[in-house]
Amino acid sequence: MTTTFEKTPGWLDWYPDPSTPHFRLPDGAVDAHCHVFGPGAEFPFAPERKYTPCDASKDQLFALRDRLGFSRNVVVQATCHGADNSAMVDALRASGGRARGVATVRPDVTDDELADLHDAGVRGVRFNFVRRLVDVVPQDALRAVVERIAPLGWHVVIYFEAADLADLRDFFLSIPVPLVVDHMGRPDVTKDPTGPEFEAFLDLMRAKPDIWCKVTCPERLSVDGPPALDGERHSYRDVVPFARRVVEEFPDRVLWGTDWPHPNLTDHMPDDGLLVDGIPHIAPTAALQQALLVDNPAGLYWSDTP
Ligand SMILES: O=C(O)/C=C(\CC(=O)C(=O)O)C(=O)O
Repeated sequence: MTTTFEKTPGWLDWYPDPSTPHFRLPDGAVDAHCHVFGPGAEFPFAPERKYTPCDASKDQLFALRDRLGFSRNVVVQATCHGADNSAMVDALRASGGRARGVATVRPDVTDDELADLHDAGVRGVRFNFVRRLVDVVPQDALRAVVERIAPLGWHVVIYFEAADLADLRDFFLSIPVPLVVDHMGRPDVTKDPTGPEFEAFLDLMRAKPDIWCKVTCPERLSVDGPPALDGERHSYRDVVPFARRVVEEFPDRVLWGTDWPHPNLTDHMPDDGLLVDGIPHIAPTAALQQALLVDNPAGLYWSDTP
């Protein structure tokens, strides 16, 4: 059966012809946050989804990887596929070991299903707390998932907004496996990067030595740009001080990714090549870049391979 889906009104498709970055990525660089969507006719979107994206296939993701100069990807399950990880797993299996994944699983996932996910390259699960993306999942159910994945050596990726951190902090600190925070906990970048709100996020990282942070998604967080378009190689300047604080205090616990195909942007779609050109503004030295782009993601996702 061929299934077709109608995109959410106003949906912005990914940027079709990204520039070749001027910044040369170090050998072995990992795009540690990206997604695949469908294609919907092959991997239908989940009935409980809150948005319907354009298709963004594994082949298109791998073409972007090569265009930008990355070696590997971490493919993160997006909410539009719910807990059906087939599109993501298909991408991992097709990658020849060059992609690892983060899945969404329910507490009733079987041991065989977990073993299959691990075999495909999954190394973590994602808990999404962003209200526009998911219905609330009870913390007991999330704890039950953690018990199931802990023996596999997996971690938990958490996605939340800064305003919700105070309520979620104790729960996060009680999770007995490593955590990876998406998009710096989505700070309000109109506030002071040295002020109490972002300090609360840094305090979370200080409180648990195995919390990692993706210094990603400036295009989602920025208020006054300028956007990564039209040759702009120093884009989203209002986000840079936040990312730099994290990179400088926790150089061994940061990851970077494109967030391709950039779901749910409403203002503009960035040129991914220009996003890569933003990296030296948040990680200015070769040593910081090597940690951010190569050593940190390799340790978290490929520690079992030479
Ligand atoms: O790409 C992201 O990380 C961010 C998303 C989408 C998302 O997380 C999901 O659908 O699972 C967002 O803020 O809409």
